Amino acid sequence: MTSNTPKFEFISQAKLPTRYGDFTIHGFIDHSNGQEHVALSYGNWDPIATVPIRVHSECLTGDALFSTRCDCGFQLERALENIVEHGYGVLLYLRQEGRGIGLLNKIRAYNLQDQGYDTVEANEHLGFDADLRDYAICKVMLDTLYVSNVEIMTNNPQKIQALTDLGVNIISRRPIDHGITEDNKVYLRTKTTKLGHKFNPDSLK
Ligand SMILES: Nc1nc2c(ncn2[C@@H]2O[C@H](COP(=O)(O)OP(=O)(O)OP(=O)(O)O)[C@@H](O)[C@H]2O)c(=O)[nH]1
Repeated sequence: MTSNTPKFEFISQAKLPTRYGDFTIHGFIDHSNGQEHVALSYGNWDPIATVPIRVHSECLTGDALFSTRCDCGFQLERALENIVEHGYGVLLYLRQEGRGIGLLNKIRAYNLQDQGYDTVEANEHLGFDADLRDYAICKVMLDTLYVSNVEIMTNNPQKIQALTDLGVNIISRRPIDHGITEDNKVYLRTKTTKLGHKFNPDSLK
């Protein structure tokens, strides 16, 4: 990386037909760490329109391996459904697995959770903060896709704050409390009490 190389760079795009609809996949790189991220766009919009977006952090276990320990896979599916139903929208899929600690550390954290730690205590026991994610590339991705105003699908106020601090114009929030299972209720309760996530308490009883 030379001093002239931008930190974040758009690399290429291609059609991506999915079970939910025909998306386009846009590939980006973070030159500071070599990390590769993608955006999926659906439909067309006016640059001043409010575009529904989901900013989703990688969860191999939930997104690809059908885990019910978390709500990630359910949210990913619901976000794609919502976007297609709306007629246009964007999914930013960030490769920051395990809230930024990586896959193997997430498995270590799961091992601790199997022994009774909660999701925050497990991270801390391993020497990490509860949430190490960095959303900086999102602004570049949205600018590249001509998205200036967003309706964000999330339950996480910290994500909203981080994106706002980056200059993303968040017009509204759409809750995405989908995928509550007996296997993930304790995890989601901890996210509510310790990480500030917004869930209807009745849904987590
Ligand atoms: N360290 C750790 N990471 C986890 C655990 N369970 C899920 N994750 C990760 O948590 C992240 C969840 O990301 P998101 O679904 O984008 O966001 P969120 O912070 O839950 O907020 P929402 O937008 O409301 O879904 C993913 O990177 C998962 O891999 C866990 O027990 N420990």
